[in-house]
Amino acid sequence: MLTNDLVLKIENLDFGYDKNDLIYKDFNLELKKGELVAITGQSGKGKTTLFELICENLKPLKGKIVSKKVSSIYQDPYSSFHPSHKVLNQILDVVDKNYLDNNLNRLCNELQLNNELLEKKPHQLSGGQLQRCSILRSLLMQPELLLVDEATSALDNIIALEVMQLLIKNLDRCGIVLITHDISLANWSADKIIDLDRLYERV
Ligand SMILES: Nc1ncnc2c1ncn2[C@@H]1O[C@H](COP(=O)(O)OP(=O)(O)OP(=O)(O)O)[C@@H](O)[C@H]1O
Repeated sequence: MLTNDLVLKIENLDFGYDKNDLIYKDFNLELKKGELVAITGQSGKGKTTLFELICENLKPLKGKIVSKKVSSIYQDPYSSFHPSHKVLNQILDVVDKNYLDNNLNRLCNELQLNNELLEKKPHQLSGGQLQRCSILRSLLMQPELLLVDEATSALDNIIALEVMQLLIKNLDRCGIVLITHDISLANWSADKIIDLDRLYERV
C-alpha cells in the first residue's frame, strides 16, 4: 500500500534479463503526485525495462515495486491502438463515461484534435495525430502515475512543447515518469533526473 501522495515506490530493485548481468542493482525511487522524474541515458541502458517493471510485465529479481493506477504513452502510437477499430471506440472502452463527457472537448482543444479524427482508424491518422489521441486516452483514464516514453519526439517542436505543458498541467492529479534523450527537456520539466549512464540523482 502507498500512503498519502506517493504514487510510485521502488525499493532495493535488482533486475537483469540475465541474473549475472544486472541493469538495476539496489535501485530506489519514490515519486509523489505533482512530481516529474526524467529518466535519461544512452540506448540500451534500461529505460524501457524500468517501465516494463513498473507495469508488471517483468518481475524484479529482488526488491519491490508498488504503484498507483498507471497509464502509459509510448513512442510509437501505432503500437498502442488496435489497427482495425476506430480510435474513439478504443478510448470509450477504457474511460469512465461521465469523466469523458465532461472532459473530452476541453482535452481535444488543448491537444488540437478535432472530433472527426477520433472517428477514424489508426492508420488513417498521421503519427503526430495518433500520438495526441494516445495522450488524450491516457489523460482521460485519470491515472495517478503516467509513464511517458519519448512521446513527444514524433510531434513537431511547437506541438511537442504544448503537449509537455499539458502533461505538466495535469501534474496536480498524478506523478509522471518521463523517458527522454532530450537533456534540455529533462532540465526544463523535471523535479528529479535519473541519468542511467551514471545512476545518480539530482534534486
Ligand atoms: N526481452 C529482452 N531479453 C533480453 N534482453 C533484453 C530484452 N529487452 C531488452 N534487453 C536488453 O536490456 C538492455 C536494456 O534495454 P532497454 O530497452 O530497457 O534500453 P533503453 O534504455 O530503453 O534503450 P533505447 O533508448 O534504445 O530504447 C539492453 O541491453 C537490451 O538489449
